[in-house]
Amino acid sequence: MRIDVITIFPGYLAPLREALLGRAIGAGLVDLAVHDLRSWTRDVHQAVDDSPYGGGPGMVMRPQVWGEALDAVLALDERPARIVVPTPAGRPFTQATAQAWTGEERLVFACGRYEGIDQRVVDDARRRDLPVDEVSIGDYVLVGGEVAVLVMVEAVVRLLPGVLGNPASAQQDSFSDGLLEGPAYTRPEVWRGLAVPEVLRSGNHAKIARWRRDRALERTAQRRPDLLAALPEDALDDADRAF
Ligand SMILES: Nc1c(O)cccc1[N+](=O)[O-]
Repeated sequence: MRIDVITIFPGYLAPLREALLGRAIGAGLVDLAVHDLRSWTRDVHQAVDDSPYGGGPGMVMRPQVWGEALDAVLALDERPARIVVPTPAGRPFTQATAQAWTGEERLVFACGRYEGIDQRVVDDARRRDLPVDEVSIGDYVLVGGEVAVLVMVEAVVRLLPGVLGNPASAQQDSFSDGLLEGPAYTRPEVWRGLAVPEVLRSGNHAKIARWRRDRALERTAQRRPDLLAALPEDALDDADRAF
């Protein structure tokens, strides 16, 4: 998978070359290229924004600069690309989104700042039949899309074949089965008077699996009843329903 990120703060994306993601790049599983949007400005001030039509606070990012940047970056590689625009006004980015994007040959992230990118940039891409997703990582206000790109790239790349040491762990993650993960424990057996639940030390794999499933159901019901309600009809078996 090739990942391109267009931003006015390239340094913000430096963490993408650390740890797991850095190893994926080193192993050739991911190609990452970060581009400074200001490279496509033509004025001495390298202006990337302007006042909003209709008035209002803040500035809007200019379509000319973004249009030239996206055209140039897309032309760098012939692989088909999905353009991703992080925005608080986007559809929710979920584990299902991350899973779906693992099938993409290329992702091009457009990081907006200020009050966002002139809408015509997305409209122009869509009318050219370029796949464009406007997505949100959460209902809170960030200063720009760069942090959201860090989140989304990690969520996607960790799912790519060969990235995680143990592929099974991606299957047991929270959300992979629609539920939150339950509590986890490691040594010592007792810590500050708190003992590891006995079932986890029993060696009885069936009982352990049932206990873990019950804790996941319990935690999901308490913290995210919306996830429980969204489960497909056949996702819960009789033992789950008895819980
Ligand atoms: N929430 C937010 C924002 O305020 C600015 C850019 C991107 C996002 N987001 O992806 O959630």
